Amino acid sequence: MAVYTDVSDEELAAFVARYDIGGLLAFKGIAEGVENSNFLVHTEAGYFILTLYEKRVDPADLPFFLNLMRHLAGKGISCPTPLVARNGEMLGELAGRPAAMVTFLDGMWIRRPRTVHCAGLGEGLAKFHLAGADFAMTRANSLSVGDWRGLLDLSLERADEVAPGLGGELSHELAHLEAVWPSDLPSGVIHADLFPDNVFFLGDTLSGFIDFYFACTDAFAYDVAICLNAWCFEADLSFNVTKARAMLNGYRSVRDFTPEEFAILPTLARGAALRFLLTRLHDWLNVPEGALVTPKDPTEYLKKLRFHRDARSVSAYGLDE
Ligand SMILES: Nc1ncnc2c1ncn2[C@@H]1O[C@H](COP(=O)(O)OP(=O)(O)O)[C@@H](O)[C@H]1O
Ligand SMILES: N[C@@H](CCOP(=O)(O)O)C(=O)O
Repeated sequence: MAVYTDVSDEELAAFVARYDIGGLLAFKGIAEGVENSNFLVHTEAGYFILTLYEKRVDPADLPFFLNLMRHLAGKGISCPTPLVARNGEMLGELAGRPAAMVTFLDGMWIRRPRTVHCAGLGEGLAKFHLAGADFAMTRANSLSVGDWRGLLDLSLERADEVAPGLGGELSHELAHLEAVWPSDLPSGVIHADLFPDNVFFLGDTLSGFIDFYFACTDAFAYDVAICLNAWCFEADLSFNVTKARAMLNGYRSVRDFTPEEFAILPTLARGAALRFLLTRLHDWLNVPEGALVTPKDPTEYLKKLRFHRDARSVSAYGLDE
């Protein structure tokens, strides 16, 4: 579910009246998503998405996310564009929450991505990275290597409830990654959560990106490493090297990797797996009472992490060294 906050008809009509989008015709909550409350809003001007930002989003970060979407859309990247209200603001308040209205993006997310989708994703991601190059704002990644220890500490005592020996394995893994994590790779705006549910396709063609609420300034290759994790493993958690090769070659057709990015890819993929493992582990051990949220399985990312740990070079991902 992803409607944490109820909105009355009257409140919503008053919110919609702040924009030049005609009167409110209908609205309904959207069940998908986990972070924020989302509503599909139908007005005389068409369909829009209303998002109420819930507690995991820092309101101070919202100008970065909203301006980024406007910047990327202006550069031809297909993504939701925040509407500007008559008072000149993109951000408002509704039902006690910061709230914004964005344009509706056509397309569907692909439940079982195939090689063609991975290739399209790689190409689209590289275009995204290039389009962000002259975006003036920055936001440090709040879930990067320096944040993982604090996150692990929150779960360490109970980690072995999830898998025997998990606490020890993660401590060992983190110490290694802290020692070798690079700080000088080509960087800029990255999406940082480009899982299949955040990428829309029309048929087999990528139609756009959504959910920019982890976007930040970090290494481009780390964004690619997140996608290797999220897109290139099969349901049985075997790694599909054909999909990885297609994704990486799609990316390189637009922006090539530097030799340093190439060499460090297994480490970045290992770190990306640990990052999602840690947030999932925390959420798994701390499901709020009565919550309708289904926590995501952390052990999926343990298996992925072990794959990357055994990868010696980019050849594990289908490319020549
Ligand atoms: N701009 C948009 N256009 C169309 N559908 C959207 C848009 N934004 C969100 N959605 C719908 O809302 C769902 C949840 O959005 P998402 O941003 O992933 O939420 P969360 O941040 O809570 O994970 C998406 O899966 C999609 O169905
Ligand atoms: N992609 C993350 C969870 C964040 O969920 P989203 O719906 O906001 O993309 C994970 O799979 O752990």
